[in-house]
Amino acid sequence: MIRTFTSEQFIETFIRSKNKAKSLSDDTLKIAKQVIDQIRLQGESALKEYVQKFEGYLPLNWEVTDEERKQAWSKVDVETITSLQKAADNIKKFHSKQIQQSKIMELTEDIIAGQLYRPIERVGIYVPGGTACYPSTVLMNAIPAVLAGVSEVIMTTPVREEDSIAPILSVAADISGVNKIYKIGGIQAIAALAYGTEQIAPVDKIVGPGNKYVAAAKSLVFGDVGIDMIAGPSEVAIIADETANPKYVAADLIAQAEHDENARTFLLTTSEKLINETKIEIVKQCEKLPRATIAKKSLSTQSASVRVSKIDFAFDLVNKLAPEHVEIQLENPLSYLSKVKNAGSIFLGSYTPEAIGDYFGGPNHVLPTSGTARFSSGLSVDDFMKKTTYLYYSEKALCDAAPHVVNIASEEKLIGHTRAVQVRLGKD
Ligand SMILES: NC(=O)c1ccc[n+]([C@@H]2O[C@H](COP(=O)([O-])OP(=O)(O)OC[C@H]3O[C@@H](n4cnc5c(N)ncnc54)[C@H](O)[C@@H]3O)[C@@H](O)[C@H]2O)c1
Ligand SMILES: N[C@H](CO)Cc1c[nH]c[nH+]1
Ligand SMILES: [Zn+2]
Repeated sequence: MIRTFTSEQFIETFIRSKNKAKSLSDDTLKIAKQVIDQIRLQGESALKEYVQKFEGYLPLNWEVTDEERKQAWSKVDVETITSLQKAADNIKKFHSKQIQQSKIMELTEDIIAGQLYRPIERVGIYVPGGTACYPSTVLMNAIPAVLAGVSEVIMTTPVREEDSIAPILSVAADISGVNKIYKIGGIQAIAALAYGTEQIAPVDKIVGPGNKYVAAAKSLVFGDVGIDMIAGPSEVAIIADETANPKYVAADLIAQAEHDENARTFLLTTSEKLINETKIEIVKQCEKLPRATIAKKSLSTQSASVRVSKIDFAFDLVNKLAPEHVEIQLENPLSYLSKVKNAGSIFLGSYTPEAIGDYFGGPNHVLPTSGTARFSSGLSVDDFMKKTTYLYYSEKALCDAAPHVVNIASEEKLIGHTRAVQVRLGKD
C-alpha cells in the first residue's frame, strides 16, 4: 500500500537518496560491455551467439520481410488499426509544429551568418518487446524522426519464438513510415545498430526506451553514436486538493505503477481525506488488475503520499523531484501551469489522465525520468535534427575585425591564429 510521508521524509527518501544512487549497476554495465565488445569485434557471428543466448531463439533473417509486413495487417483487428491511425494523426499534428527552419542572418552588408537545420541521416529506434508490447512507442519514436526528414528510420525489437515480431508493432511501423524492421532486442540490438555487422549498416543515432540492459548498452555506445536519453522507470506525481476524485487519482497512480515494480508514483495534496480515500480506491482497483503484482510492488515500495499545508508546497516538492509526468487535479488547472518548473510533461485537470498522453493526445511519451527533467526534455523533432552554423566575411569585414581577433589570440598565445587573419590583410 502507498505510504504517507512528511515533506522532509519525502525529500530524503525520493530526492536526496535517488540523486546519490547510481542509475545503472556495475554488473549490468559489465554484461553490456562484454556483448558490445564482442559484436563490435566479430560482427555477425557474435550477434547470432548473443541473440541465441538471450532470446533462446535465432530468427531466420534479421529483417522483417515486405511480405511479413504485409501479412501483419491481416493479423490486427480493424478497430485497433483505426485507433493507431487516429493516434498517429494527433502525434503528427503536434510534432509538425516543432519543425524549425534554417536561419540566415545578414548581420551587416559584409557579414552573413546562419544556421542550417538538417536531419540526421540514419536513426535506429529501439522498441521494447520483453515483458510487454508497445505499439505506442513505435509511433512516438518514429513519427518525429520521419517528420524531421531522416533518410532511414530503422526499428528493432526482440524476436518472438515463432521467428516474428508482434504484428501490431509492424503495423504501427508502417503507419509511422519506418523503413526497416529488425528482429533483434536487448544489448545485441544496440551494439548492431551502433557499430554495424556484415548484414546491418550502422546508424548515426539510437532512440527509444528499454530495460536496464538496453539502457546500459545505450550509455556505452554514446559518443560513437548519438542517443536520446537513458530512461529510468516511469514516474507520475499528482498534485490534488479536496476537489479531486479519489477514483481518478488512484486509477492514475495504478496506471503508472503497472509499468514496472520500480515505477515511482506520488500523490501530493492538501487533503488528508483524499489520501485516505485514494488508498481505499487503490486496494479496490488493484483487485481487477491483471498486472496487480507489479503495481502493488511499485505502490508499496517506490511510492508516497504527502500531505502539505499549502498547495504551493506541493509544487515546490514537484520542482525538486523533477518527475517524468505531473498531473494537476485542481480547479482551474491551467492557472497553475507556470508553477511547474521541472517536469517531462504536464497533464491538466481531472479529465486529462496521463494515459491519454501515453497513447493519443499528441505530445511525446518518451520523457526524462529520475530528476533529469531539471536539464532535459522529452523526445521531439529536434532530437532527429542537427544544427550547423555558417559564416561569411568580406575582406572589409575581416579588416575591421582583425585587431580584435589578434588581441584575443595573442592573449591565448596562439600566434598561428593571429597569422591566419593577418596573412589575408598583407600584414605578415
Ligand atoms: N519511457 C517510455 O516511454 C517507455 C515506453 C515503453 C516501455 N518502457 C519501459 O521499457 C522497459 C521494457 O523492458 P522489457 O524487458 O519489457 O523489454 P526490452 O525489449 O527492453 O528488453 C528485453 C531484452 O532484454 C534482454 N535481456 C533480458 N534479460 C537479460 C539478461 N539477463 N542479460 C542480458 N540481456 C537480457 C533480452 O535481449 C531481451 O530481448 C520497461 O522498463 C518499460 O517500463 C518505457
Ligand atoms: N507511460 C510510459 C512512459 O512513462 C509510456 C507508455 C507506453 N505505453 C503505455 N505507457
Ligand atoms: Zn504508461
